[in-house]
Amino acid sequence: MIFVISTVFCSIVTCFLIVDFCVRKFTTYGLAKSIPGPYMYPIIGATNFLFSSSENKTLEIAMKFCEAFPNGFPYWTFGFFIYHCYSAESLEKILTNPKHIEKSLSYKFLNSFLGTGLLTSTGEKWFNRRKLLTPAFHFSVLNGFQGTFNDQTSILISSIRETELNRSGGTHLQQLISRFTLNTICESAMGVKLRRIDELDDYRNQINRIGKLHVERITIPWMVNDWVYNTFGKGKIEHQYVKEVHDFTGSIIDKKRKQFRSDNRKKDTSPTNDIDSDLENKKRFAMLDTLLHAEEDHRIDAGGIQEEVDTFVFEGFDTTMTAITFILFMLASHQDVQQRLYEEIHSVVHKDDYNHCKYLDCVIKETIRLYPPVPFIGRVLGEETEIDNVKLPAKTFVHILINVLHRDPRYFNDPEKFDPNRFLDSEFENGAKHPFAYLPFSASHRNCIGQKFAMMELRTVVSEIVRNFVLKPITRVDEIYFGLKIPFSFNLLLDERTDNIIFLERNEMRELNK
Ligand code: HEM
Repeated sequence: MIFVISTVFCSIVTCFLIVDFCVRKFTTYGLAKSIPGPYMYPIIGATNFLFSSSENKTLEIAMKFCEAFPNGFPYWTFGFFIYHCYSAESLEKILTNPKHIEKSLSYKFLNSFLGTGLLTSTGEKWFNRRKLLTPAFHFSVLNGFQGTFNDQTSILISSIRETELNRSGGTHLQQLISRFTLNTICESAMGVKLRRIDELDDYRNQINRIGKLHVERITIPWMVNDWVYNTFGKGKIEHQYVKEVHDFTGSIIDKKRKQFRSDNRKKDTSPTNDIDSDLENKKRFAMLDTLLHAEEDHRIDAGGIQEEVDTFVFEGFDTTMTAITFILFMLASHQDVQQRLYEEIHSVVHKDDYNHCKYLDCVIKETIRLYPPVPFIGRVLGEETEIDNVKLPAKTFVHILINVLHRDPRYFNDPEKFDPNRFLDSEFENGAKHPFAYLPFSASHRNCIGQKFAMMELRTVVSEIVRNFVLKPITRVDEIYFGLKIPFSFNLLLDERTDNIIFLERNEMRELNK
């Protein structure tokens, strides 16, 4: 009996040692172990995240590692090696190198929804799409969107007036703001005219459901595999949601294509049948118009158009929603900043002039420093690269923690303080002590193509809300809850402004000037 037990025991130990040897020799486990970071066991790796009791604990643990390892730390589990980095020097190295433009594994989960559009593609496909889509964000096209921002903001202001003013216990506004941002991006991207704030609620709910499934999937390592996800996970449910979302955008694209072709047939006699002449003829040129022009020249096909429209909506909806809600929360929590902003807006005579308000820009930039709507991005290293004195081989996944970078005392004085003035006083335009220490829209080759669009939208809606309402705090800053699966939530109180400034429309101004 003793012989049998000791043989079984010895076999188990031998098996374990062989597996351990193989893991160390043939996987990145050895590399992960050699870099300062969390303790990693063979096979399962760093258990801290895997067995953390709740999802907010997971974030807490990550933050503790960031404090303990000031430049970056490795994470290894079941053969996956990810290096987390947040020093401006390393990020400059990664982001400016055209060899590191491929996105990391976590973006793969988006493929069922976005295909390989601008956000998720790489190599030549990405390069060609970026070239094709850049004109859709030309300043003359962006100026055309100002009308959409104004119209959708007016609808939002009316809705706030109808349901949100002086609510006992306050309001969190998130639902209204997300309706506003979705309508705005859909009108701009697809050219659909939306007159009611709740018009796209079904579409919005499906996108939110897909987003929740992605977050869930990211936190479970064995769900990375598509077969496992589709067989044992929620893959089938996700496919159903994605199908409904694609049917919706697909039907709009088809309608617009028919309209575009019939308009083109009518114009065929004209020699200037191109984007520039279309821009002159149309007051509002949707991003989809750029894509339909490219389809005519065979530079993109129907599948590609669908990918890019879905990408714009996905990137342009949640990011701006997060930014707006946090800006309003910061203004409610900092009455002095709100008052100074109101005074600046007072000095403006027309809504389009919001784009020249310096302090407004500082408030927006400071909010997305503290609460970046895209808190992390990921890359695959295209070649061996030395980062934080560690040689990382090609194909290493790198996660760039923008939220940690933005609160680093090496780059920002008093980083936890909400201080819009830092952008007025700083040596660099980005308010930091290093050009790569402030990256809300990322930087270099794969920076955000919609950055200017987003800033114009944010300026318009924030100014209009501050012009119409007084924002008062209810939730305290230290009470905001961050979770991976549960969205942030906070309340503020909205009061009608009694000293509201009335803007004149351009034609009214012309009448007065006569
Ligand atoms: C406050 C709002 C926004 C923030 C903070 C933001 C942030 C970012 C960041 C950090 C990236 C880099 C992602 C990565 O490297 O994986 C990015 C990429 C991108 N963004 Fe934005 N974004 C915003 C709004 C928008 C809007 C409104 C649009 C569309 C109209 C848009 C379209 C895109 C696209 C298509 C990419 C991929 C670009 C490429 O890889 O070439 N974004 N954005």
